[in-house]
Amino acid sequence: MKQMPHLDGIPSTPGKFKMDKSPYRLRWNSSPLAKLIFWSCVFLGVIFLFLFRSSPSNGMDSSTLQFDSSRRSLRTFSWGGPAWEKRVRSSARIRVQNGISVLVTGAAGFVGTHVSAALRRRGDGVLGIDNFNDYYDPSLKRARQALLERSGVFIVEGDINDQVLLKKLFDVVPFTHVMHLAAQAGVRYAMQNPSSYVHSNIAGFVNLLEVCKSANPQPAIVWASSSSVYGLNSKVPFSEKDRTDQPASLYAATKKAGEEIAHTYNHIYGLSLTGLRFFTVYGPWGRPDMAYFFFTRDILKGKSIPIFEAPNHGTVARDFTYIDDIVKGCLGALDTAEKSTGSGGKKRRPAQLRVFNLGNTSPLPVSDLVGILERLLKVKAKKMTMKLPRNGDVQFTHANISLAQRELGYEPTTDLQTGLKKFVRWYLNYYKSGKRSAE
Ligand SMILES: O=C(O)[C@H]1O[C@H](OP(=O)(O)OP(=O)(O)OC[C@H]2O[C@@H](n3ccc(=O)[nH]c3=O)[C@H](O)[C@@H]2O)[C@H](O)[C@@H](O)[C@H]1O
Repeated sequence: MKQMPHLDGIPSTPGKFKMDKSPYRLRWNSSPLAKLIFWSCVFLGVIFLFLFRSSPSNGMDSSTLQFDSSRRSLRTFSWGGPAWEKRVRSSARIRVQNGISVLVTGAAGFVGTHVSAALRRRGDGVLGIDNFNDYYDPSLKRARQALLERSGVFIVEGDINDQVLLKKLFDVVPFTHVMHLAAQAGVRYAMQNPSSYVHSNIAGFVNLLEVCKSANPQPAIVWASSSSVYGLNSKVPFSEKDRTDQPASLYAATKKAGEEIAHTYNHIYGLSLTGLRFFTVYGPWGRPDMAYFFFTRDILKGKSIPIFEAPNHGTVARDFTYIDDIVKGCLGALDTAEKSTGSGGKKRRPAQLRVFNLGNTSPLPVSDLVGILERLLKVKAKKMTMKLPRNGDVQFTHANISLAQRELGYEPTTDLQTGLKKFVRWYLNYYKSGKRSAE
């Protein structure tokens, strides 16, 4: 066999590289110019690599790169190709008469998973999209994804800021509805990472609406707003007619901005838009950043839990709402959503624009939440009373749900004791093997 001597000198692993034997060593040491050229090449190479990897997708590419400001990391998503399109079509296929075909954003999230599963159970077509970011333990999102996959729901990995991907999804499937649940959640985290709220809740929402307005047919959109838009209001219960111009957190401000943005897209392009103001949603497969979840974890670990108290020993209370009730509200909103009225990016006539409170109408103090958890877990909590932080928390929330009752047939039926019992049962089962740990 012909020898290839020029290859022999190339080390097979870096560990075998012997600098002393390098024929370049002498010249390297002796010439500062060579040094300069070498490092310039390395530098240019790094720049070239970065630009090459960041070049925008041309619409035909099967992968896109996103800069996720919330995570400060580069994330690569792969999509496209005949097999991928087949999965997308199959997941979004309607299986019943008069069914709907729904794109669910944030499908690996808490509410997204439950809504996707419920739609699928009814025989509706469901396709999910989620960027699987690491705001909280991504393995929980992966477990939710696995759950949905078992029932035939495919979650596309991608970001709602990726216009090329969203357009592609609408090219492949003529979605009748979008259930928009992808968001940066959490009221306190907004002080740590404000740009992630702008990125997901404002830029991402606008990007989605841009794609929806140009889609043919335009879908009807139902999306998650928040009880936090009531901000510092003191009149209870909160009604949709009340002012929402004094948000207490950037999270609340971005959700309020979303409501105004919805108005604009409805007004200009005839998109049918329904905003749902969720009130502290809890339940199985929930979010580990929420109090009921990490209180459970910390009580079991014997760690102390901070319980917030308003000035003058004032009670802090929430209108805790169980996930199954929220899901019913979401389906009610989808089922009563009228069609969008635009086409070719133009409004033909006025379209539906709605906003509803989805709460439980029976607020309870956080101390009651802790008491119920103690009884269910059979462990006494180490409580630490702390002043209500001034970084976004409000003292109480309380929903007036009469509008949702009338228009959506929304009727919450789960009290906090019953709902937490179901959550604790799930939690103990999910983390029981010791293989998983709640971070
Ligand atoms: O309805 C909403 O729109 C929002 O609901 C949720 O926010 P919140 O109602 O603030 O829920 P959550 O953090 O579970 O705190 C619950 C209670 O525990 C108190 N709380 C909290 C933390 C703590 O360490 N101690 C404490 O007493 C705290 O003061 C509060 O009274 C969602 O996270 C948010 O994304 C958004 O959807």
